[in-house]
Amino acid sequence: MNARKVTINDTTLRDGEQTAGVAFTAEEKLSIAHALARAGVPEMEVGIPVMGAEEQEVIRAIAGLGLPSRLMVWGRMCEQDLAAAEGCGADLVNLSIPVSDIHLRHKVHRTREWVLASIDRFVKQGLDNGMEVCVGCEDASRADADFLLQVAQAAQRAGARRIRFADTLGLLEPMSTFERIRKLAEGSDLEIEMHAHNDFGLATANTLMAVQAGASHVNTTVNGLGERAGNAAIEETVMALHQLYGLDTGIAVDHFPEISGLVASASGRPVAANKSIVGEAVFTHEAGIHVDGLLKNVINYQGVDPKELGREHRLVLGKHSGTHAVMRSFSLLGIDLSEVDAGRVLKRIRIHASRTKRPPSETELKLFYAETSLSAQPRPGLFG
Ligand SMILES: CC(=O)SCCNC(=O)CCNC(=O)[C@H](O)C(C)(C)COP(=O)(O)OP(=O)(O)OC[C@H]1O[C@@H](n2cnc3c(N)ncnc32)[C@H](O)[C@@H]1OP(=O)(O)O
Ligand SMILES: O=C(O)CCC(=O)C(=O)O
Repeated sequence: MNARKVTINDTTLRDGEQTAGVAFTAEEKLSIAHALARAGVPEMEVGIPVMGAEEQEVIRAIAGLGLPSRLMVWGRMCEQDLAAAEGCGADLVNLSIPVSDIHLRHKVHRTREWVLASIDRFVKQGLDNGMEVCVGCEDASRADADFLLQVAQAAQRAGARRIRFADTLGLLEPMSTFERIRKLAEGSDLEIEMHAHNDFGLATANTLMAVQAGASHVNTTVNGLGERAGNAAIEETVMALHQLYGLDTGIAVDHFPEISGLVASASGRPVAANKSIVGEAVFTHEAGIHVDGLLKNVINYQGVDPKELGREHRLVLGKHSGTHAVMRSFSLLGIDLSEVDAGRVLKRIRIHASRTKRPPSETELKLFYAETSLSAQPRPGLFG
């Protein structure tokens, strides 16, 4: 493993819950926080205190669990949100401020000078309140890059520990992410946290490039939940950091299937069968060449080892199967099939798959075998 460490700040309980239509109960929030902490997630963003007393109570309850993970709360960079964050028991507050001219002009009707002055004022105030401060740069990807660097330097001068680069609309691609994060890393000594959205399906890729460029922290959500197309999925990001970059996150990946199921059920957002890492079908193989290769040696077709996740390969029969797969399935049923018989049964399996769109059951396989071997018997001839 590479000695460098990347810290996961999981925002399932904040941005994840911002998914339209999702609202966790207090119990669900507590059990998700517990599950994330058990897996070793070092930081989590747990809510938005300014939403009101109920939200604050849940945040306090999570803080009261005494989990080993550090807790962050989200607020706008203003008096009201900072006041609401006080007394919630969080270790860090993320004070968000729009940094693109588009948001400044068309959303908050303010100037770049207002941004710099607010950072100076509210970062100090947050520190005085006893919390570590992260400056959340909303719409950072559409901000002027030189101005964004000024923002980072102002945050550093004011005493912030970290800056969050939010690709709020998921508009970046990996190369531009690299350039933007590299500029911030070279121009400041702050921790840099990447917050990616998945509107072009690039959230995980952009997060990885941010790490390559110097980001020390990354935001993730379980199953990639989050606004619109969601955020970078924790299971993808962590597995990729470990396996592709050799970077440790301290997270036990075998917890992902359970956490994924928990969040899918609490959010009412089922996980697609082909969802990387946690999807039900991502270690299932049907294609003849793949199954034959796996049977010879898993190294042939195994990119991610399912055992790491407490899962295993599953081989199924279907339209794209080959004879080796058929012979193996029958040998598991205690029947030694010749290659010729396997070829005959395969024809039946293909017809079955197109009709039913599912693998055959054991009973159906035995029936196919009985039918094909019967039809293969030499018919009694005139003299037979
Ligand atoms: C990109 C993101 O994910 S940011 C996180 C977004 N998350 C959420 O919005 C979920 C929780 N939100 C809420 O509960 C509410 O929106 C609240 C409590 C924050 C605010 O509620 P309301 O006061 O009713 O305002 P409303 O949501 O309608 O409008 C947002 C207001 O915040 C202002 N605002 C937005 N960002 C900021 C900011 N960083 N700093 C200061 N003000 C801001 C807007 O300009 C607008 O105020 P205005 O009417 O003075 O123009
Ligand atoms: O400003 C921030 O903290 C980031 C907010 C956010 O979720 C986003 O911009 O996508």
